[in-house]
Amino acid sequence: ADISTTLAGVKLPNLLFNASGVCCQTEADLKLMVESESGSLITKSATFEQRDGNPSPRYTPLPGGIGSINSMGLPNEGYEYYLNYAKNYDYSSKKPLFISLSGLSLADNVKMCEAFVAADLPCVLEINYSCPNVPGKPQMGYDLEAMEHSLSVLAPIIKKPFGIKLPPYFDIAHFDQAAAVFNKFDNLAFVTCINSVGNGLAIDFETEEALIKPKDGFGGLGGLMVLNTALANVNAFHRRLPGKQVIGVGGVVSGKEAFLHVLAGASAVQIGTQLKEEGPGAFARIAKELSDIMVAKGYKTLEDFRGKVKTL
Ligand SMILES: CC(C)(C)CCc1c(C(=O)O)[nH]c(=O)[nH]c1=O
Repeated sequence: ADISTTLAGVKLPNLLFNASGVCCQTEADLKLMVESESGSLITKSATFEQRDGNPSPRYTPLPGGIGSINSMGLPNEGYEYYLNYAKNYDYSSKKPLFISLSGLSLADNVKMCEAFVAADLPCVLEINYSCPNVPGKPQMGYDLEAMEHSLSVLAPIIKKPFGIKLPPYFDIAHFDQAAAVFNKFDNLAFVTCINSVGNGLAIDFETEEALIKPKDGFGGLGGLMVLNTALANVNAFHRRLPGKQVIGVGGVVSGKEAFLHVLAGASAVQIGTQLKEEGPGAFARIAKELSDIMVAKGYKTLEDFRGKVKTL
């Protein structure tokens, strides 16, 4: 079956790629993504300066394949590294390149966006709004006024279609309020739902210790356990953002969850925890599983069922 898709006007040979943060910090990581069966790739969220990130252990899978917890602390090579990578990328490769930016301030996001716009490259920007706001305030994704202000500055600078990475929302009023903001920006072409479910806590029963070191063990939750929250966020924004697209991420461990994300409304699907645990071979496996599911159900393309979840 045909699992290709178009995102922000760019053709992806298949709908699967990595979630920003996984298998994408260094050129060696990105080379594995280019060589994999993914349809695209996205870089680790970049800050203006290089960052080491938090002390380890800062990521761990959770027992029983239910998911993962991480508090990486935005380790990345600094935005110029990814700008250079984007300048040298082979855009004839048919595998489009996405760039994630996560400035620690609006000023940093402005400088990074201006640099990418000046370079005039075919790559697509995804601004990470799970990035921190001023200390003491909630993350940008949960501060609608700050997010609207940020978008009102960045959207005109970027000019081309771009996307934003969003934390999960859990209240219908928040879906409504967030969508009202996003619908104000014509070149905001897609939203990527969801980032990890914030500030979970994993504790080892035997040792009675937190599993990760940073933040007293508090970290973002990913993997199968967040699938249903991810599907809700994908569908809520699919319903509320006419003319825009949604990238689905959260809980994709097989073709089945990828199918459900598309049914919920996703135009593309990112994989995080499963990619971290299985490696880039996950893309070929999940692509085949999804294609087989589509054949079994009589669907030829993703458009045949995208967003067509049935309500009772
Ligand atoms: C959580 C932040 C460090 C503010 C942003 C980077 C990030 C991280 C990270 O680098 O810790 N982990 C996630 O699961 N999602 C993210 O967006």
